Amino acid sequence: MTETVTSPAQDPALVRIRGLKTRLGNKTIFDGVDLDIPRGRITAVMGPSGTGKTTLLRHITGQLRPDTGEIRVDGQNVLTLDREGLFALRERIGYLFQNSALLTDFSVFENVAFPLRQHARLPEELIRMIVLTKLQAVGLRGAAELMPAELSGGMARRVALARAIVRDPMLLIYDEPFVGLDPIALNQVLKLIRTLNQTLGLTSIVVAHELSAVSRIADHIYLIAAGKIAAHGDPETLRRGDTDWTRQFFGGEADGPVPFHYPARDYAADLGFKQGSP
Ligand SMILES: Nc1ncnc2c1ncn2[C@@H]1O[C@H](COP(=O)(O)OP(=O)(O)OP(=O)(O)O)[C@@H](O)[C@H]1O
Repeated sequence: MTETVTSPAQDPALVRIRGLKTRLGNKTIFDGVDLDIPRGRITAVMGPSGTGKTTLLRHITGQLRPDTGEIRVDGQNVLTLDREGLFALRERIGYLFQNSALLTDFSVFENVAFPLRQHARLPEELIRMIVLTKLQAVGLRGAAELMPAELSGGMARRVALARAIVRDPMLLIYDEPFVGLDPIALNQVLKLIRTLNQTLGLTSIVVAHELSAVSRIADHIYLIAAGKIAAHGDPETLRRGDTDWTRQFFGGEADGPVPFHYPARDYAADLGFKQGSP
């Protein structure tokens, strides 16, 4: 089979996944998933709990190998990269997790400076300038000397965001960025995700459950369910979707293809009734 080589700059997709198949333990997580993450856009990945959203992120960053399939990030084949190649790729990706994962003994300034100090020997003046610029971008330059314990949940999330962009990544991955935020903090984080994506020319992947929040920022949504892409499109298209999956997931209905009951033995047998007894 001849491989089509596309120069990264020509490819409108920063992340291109084809024929992804993954089994973990005895469970099929992906059963032939094709997915594109367009450059410069915000793409949301949604789906029922345990459907493989975090697993997908781990595939993209090369932390977990699928059984088969192709994963390209900025033209590079993630599955054939060596250790150095993977390291270099991950250097160009920023992450924001729901728990913010700030270092509790470091000030806000030092938390944001941390990735800079870890990876390069930069003059202190330059570090100060970069960190203050990023803190300004998230509205927290004035909080530079505070400790994480002094921050609200929303502020902590914004500090983590400043840290995620401190090395000017090409791709920003948000894993459940809205969990536990009050409405004001949620609006601030949503606005920031949108603004940063535009002003920094980023590409963003957002894994989240909150459809109303996601709809306000995502250009494109992938709904993953039962190992496949159950639906994808812009938020409005998915909202109007008329498949069982879109109806249940976006309508939040209790009944549908996502079963209420975890797979179990026959109920009567479990209760000790003989077959055919009343
Ligand atoms: N190393 C592993 N070995 C076996 N099973 C695993 C492993 N890692 C994850 N799983 C299983 O794979 C499935 C997908 O997990 P994943 O965390 O990707 O789901 P998710 O869609 O992110 O879920 P949630 O929305 O609840 O965070 C789950 O059933 C999980 O238990």
